[in-house]
Order: sequence, then structure tokens, then C-alpha cells
Amino acid sequence: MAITKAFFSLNPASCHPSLHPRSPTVHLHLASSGAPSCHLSVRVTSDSKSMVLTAEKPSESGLEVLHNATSDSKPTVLIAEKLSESGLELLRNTTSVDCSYGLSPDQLAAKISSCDALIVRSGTKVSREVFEAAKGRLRVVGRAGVGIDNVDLHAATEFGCLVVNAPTANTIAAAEHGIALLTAMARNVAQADASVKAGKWERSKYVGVSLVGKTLAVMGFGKVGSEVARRAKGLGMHVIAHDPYAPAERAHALSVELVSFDDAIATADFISLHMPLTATTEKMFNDETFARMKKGVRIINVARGGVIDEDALVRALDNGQVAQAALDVFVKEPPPKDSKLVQHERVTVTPHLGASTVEAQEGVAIEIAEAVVGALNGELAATAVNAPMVPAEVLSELAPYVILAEKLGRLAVQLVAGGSGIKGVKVVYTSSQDPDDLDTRLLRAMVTKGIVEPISDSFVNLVNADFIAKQRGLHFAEERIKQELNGSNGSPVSSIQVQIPHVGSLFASAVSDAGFIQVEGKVRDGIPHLTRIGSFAVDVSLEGNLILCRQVDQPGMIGKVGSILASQNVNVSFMSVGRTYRGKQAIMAIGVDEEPSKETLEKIGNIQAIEEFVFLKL
Ligand SMILES: NC(=O)C1=CN([C@@H]2O[C@H](COP(=O)(O)OP(=O)(O)OC[C@H]3O[C@@H](n4cnc5c(N)ncnc54)[C@H](O)[C@@H]3O)[C@@H](O)[C@H]2O)C=CC1
Ligand SMILES: O=C(O)C(=O)COP(=O)(O)O
Repeated sequence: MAITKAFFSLNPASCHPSLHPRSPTVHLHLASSGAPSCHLSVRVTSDSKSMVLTAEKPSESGLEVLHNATSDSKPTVLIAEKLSESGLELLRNTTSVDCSYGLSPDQLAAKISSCDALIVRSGTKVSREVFEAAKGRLRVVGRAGVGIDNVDLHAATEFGCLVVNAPTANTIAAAEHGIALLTAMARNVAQADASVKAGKWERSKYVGVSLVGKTLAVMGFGKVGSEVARRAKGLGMHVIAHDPYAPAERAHALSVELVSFDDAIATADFISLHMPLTATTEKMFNDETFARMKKGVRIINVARGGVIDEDALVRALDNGQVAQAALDVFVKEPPPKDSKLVQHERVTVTPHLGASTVEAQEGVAIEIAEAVVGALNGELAATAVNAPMVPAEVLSELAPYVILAEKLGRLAVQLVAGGSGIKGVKVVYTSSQDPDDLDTRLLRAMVTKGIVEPISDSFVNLVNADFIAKQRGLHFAEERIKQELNGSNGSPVSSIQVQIPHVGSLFASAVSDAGFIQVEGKVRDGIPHLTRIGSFAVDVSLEGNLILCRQVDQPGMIGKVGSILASQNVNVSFMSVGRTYRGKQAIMAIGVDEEPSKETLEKIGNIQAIEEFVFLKL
């Protein structure tokens, strides 16, 4: 049989099925023809820059890759809000870009089922209805900015849709805008500007307050908050910060004191808000907390309108507890025209301009375009919001084990007798690595995929695997066993074992002595192998389909089964026999390229020495 090698130059991560196995955009360059009748096995080269496909006989996964490679269709990316040209250009290289700004929720819902990715800023609500209307096609939501409070993350995860954001490119812009609002508010710039333009000259009305020596409390000491702190120190302010999760070193490096919430609000002359809007931070500035502030405090909000109870702020402004406020963000954007808060004499407002500099918009557009294109290629984006981040080097190391994990899951579930009701799954990894160093999230997700997809119409990927398992009541347990290096060549995993306890099996021999269905596999030369079923050791490449037979250990069995398959034109790709004791029982694992007919399987079952058999699709 001719061996054909094919190379493709993408990051290996782009070709493995962790994110969207059904449609990786892979361009294959086959070195010779005949590939459709070939079997493709995927191997990552030692430099981790490419994958080698070794072609021998047909396989479903190989043909799937070929199918995608021959399709010219580019993924469609819907851009729902203004994005800089540099980001659009980057997207246009590999995707079909649809810029449709200002869509109503209904228009968005109508369009989304023809889109593979959606890019938004803060003005578009990506609600559960959007994911439902996408009918499974939407694979990535890109948020061209930081805050993802306008995206329903629970729904995204349930639908297996990856959400990525652009968390760094607008930090400075937001911090500069915070400082702009702080200084403008202290000196009544906006009010004085309007007054002069109205033909007035009110110098004594707009006497301001100085910043130097005043205490600024930065609430939320993350990227934006710390840049605001740095700049405020340059203005001669005394800066304190409150952030329950910020590392002390970050504050130390900027000579900023981290204080409790109570201390921050009680001592500050100015309070600048920089925390995300979450269930915990929603309305954390309210009647009660305003009352605990220093009388005449000034508040700046460049974070999210929802962290303030807006009605309470109006009351605090009216009774003088809060002297002034400068707001870039509102609970409802745009706010109602007659909003008392917006119209308040001592409130300075901007229309959510924090990230709106030319530089920041160019930066977020490029950051999000790269993340979306990467995600569409199957890469795990570094800025993923609802999926674990698996570093690229770990990913390429684990690539063959990812395939093994899915196949073992697929195999194990097919061995379960109908009506058993799977409740739990245990995955045991043996590895020469320290158990704590082995990141198994990807492998666990793929075992889930292998178990769930054959028995449901759920689409499982790294984003929704844990959710789907939980939803189906599948309890996952994992065990990592450290194995000494001998024979494992330093590979991250030596073997993966999938166990399904408390179920009946279609193939009694798959049940271990301990009473659970057990299949175990290893990767050899980049190819996943089944190495154990129940208590029987076997060695068969996990490709194509598999027939498992248990028979009395006697001569001639391989020949008998082989000739039945040959007479029906079913090609045997691998065969392995494992037995307990000589002359007792043996397990025969036979890899077949084609699916044998029912009659062929019956003929095998009728061989006298065969005690049980099962046909499994991989
Ligand atoms: N107005 C605008 O155009 C922009 C607004 N933003 C907003 O600013 C927020 C912050 O952005 P980054 O600094 O880039 O995010 P970040 O994630 O770097 O910082 C947020 C910080 O808030 C802290 N935090 C969380 N819960 C808190 C709580 N209950 N009390 C105090 N601190 C808490 C976190 O520990 C974190 O350090 C974003 O979530 C976004 O909503 C960001 C960019 C532009
Ligand atoms: O990045 C953020 O969180 C922002 O609030 C910026 O919003 P925008 O992209 O300008 O609508």
C-alpha cells in the first residue's frame, strides 16, 4: 500500500477538534493523489510547527478534514458595531465580513444563523435569544473591548460558543478618560464651556477645587484602575485603592495603599470606579454607601453605569452628600433624554467614550480580529472568557491524546447496555509528569464529547463540555497516577483509562474485575491505540471501526473471522488478541475499514468458539 504524506502549515491546535471539530478551515496539500481512499493519521512534528498526515486507509476523521479542505466557503463574521479598518482588513484575509451596524434585536436574530462569528462593542446585547436564533452556527463572539456584561455568558457556554474579548488595547484610553473627567469635573470645564457658549461670563460661579493633596480612592485596581492611580499620583494626589482580588505587589509597585471598602469610601475626596459590572458589584454605590462617604465627595465612573444606583446618586447630589459626579457610563445607554442624573447641574457626562481614541480603537480591532480568526481556526484564544486557557505548547503536546480521549469515550459509551443510565465516568491518567502539572481539562472535555455525542444530538466542545456533562447528570471523577519515566519518552500522558461504573455492558468482557466498563489507550507514533478492554490487554490502532470478540483460546480463530470478513470484502486494518490464560478465554480486537453488514456480523457470531462479540464505530 502506498504511503502518502501531507503537510499543512497551521498551528497544530487549529486542526484538533477541541473547539469545533466539524469545520476546521484547513488547507491540505497532498503530495500524491488517491487520498480519498486513504486513511489519515495525524501527528505533530517535534518542532510543534506542523502536523504530518500519514495516509494509509480510509478513516472518518481523515475524510472529514479533506471535506473541509475542499470547501472554499469562508466563515462569515458579522460586525455589529463600528470596528477600525485595520481589524476589518485582517478579518477579510480569511473570512467573509458583513458590517451591519445598528441592527435591532430582531434584525440581529434574523441574521445570526448565517454567521460563524459576531463582533460587538458595548452597544449590542448578545442575549440568549441571539444564541438560540444562531441554531448552532455561531462559534465565536468577539467583544472588541473589555466589559462583557452585554454578552450572556451562560447562554454562550451552553451553546458551545466561545466568547473572546480584547482586554488590553483600550486600558490607557479608559484611564486617560477617567483623568479627563476628574480634572474637568474639578474645574467645571463642561458647565463653564456651555455657559460661555450661551453668551455668559460667570467666573465666580465656576470656581473649582484643587486636586493636589486630595485623596483619590480607586475602586477596582485592575488594568484601568492602576493606570488611573499612576496618573493621579502625577497630579499630586494621595491615592488609595480598594480591590479584594488585586495582588499587593501591584499596589506596592505604584506606592498605592490597598484599603478596605469602608476605609476607601470614608476617607476619599474623589472616588473613581474601575470594577466590572457583576452580580456583586451591581448597585454597590447606593443610598447606604453614599451616606458613609465624606460629605462633598466627588465621583467618577468610567466603568459601568450599573455599579451605581442612579436614583440614589441623584438623591445624594441633591442633598449635598455628593458634590459632583462625572459619568461616562449609564445603566441604560443612551440614557433617557429627561434623565435627572444627566441633566443635573453638578454632573458632567460623556457618551461612553472611555475607549474611543483612534489608537485604542485600532488596537482593539486588531486584538479582536486576531482572536476571532484564531478561534475560527480552532485555536484556543488567549483572551477566551468562557473557556479554560490552554497554552499553545501544552496544546500541541496534548494533540494526539485529545484524539485518544475522544475515541476512548466513544468506545466506552458504545459498550454500555441500553437502559443502563450512565451516572458517572472516571478518567485515570498515568503520566510521568507531576500529577499537579498535568492539565486535563482538554482531555476531560474530549472524553465527554466521545461519551455524549454518540448518544445525543448535543454538540460538545471545550467551551460547553463541563456544562453538558452536568446537564446530563454525568459526574466526572479524575485520577492522575504518576508513573516513572521508563518507556514514556517524557510524553505528557502515558495512558488514559475511561471507566464507567454501575452499568451493564453489551460486551461482558469489557467489565473489569472491579465491576466497571473499562477501556484504556495509549498513543504510539502519534496514533491512538486501544491497549486494554476490561481485564484483557490488546493493542489495536483506534481508527475506522472495531469488532471485539471473546472466544475460547484455540488455534484457527483469526483465520476463521478473517476469511468471513474477506469474503464480504471488509478490509481488516489491525488485529490483536489478548487472553487471560493459555487455552482459556481470549479477546480478539479487529480493526475494519468498512462497516460489515448485519449478515457478516451474524456469521462471525455463529462461529462456535465465539462467546460474545460487539461492533463499535470509532
Ligand atoms: N468606559 C469605557 O469605555 C471603558 C470601560 N471599561 C470598564 O472598566 C472595567 C475595568 O477594566 P479593566 O481595568 O481593563 O479590567 P480589569 O479586569 O483589569 O480590572 C477590574 C478590577 O476590578 C476588580 N474587582 C472585581 N470586583 C470588585 C469589587 N467588588 N470591588 C472592587 N474591585 C473589584 C478586579 O479584581 C480587577 O482587578 C471593565 O470591566 C469595563 O467595564 C473598560 C474600558 C473602557
Ligand atoms: O471596553 C469596554 O469595556 C468599554 O466599555 C468600551 O466600550 P466600547 O467598545 O467603546 O463600546
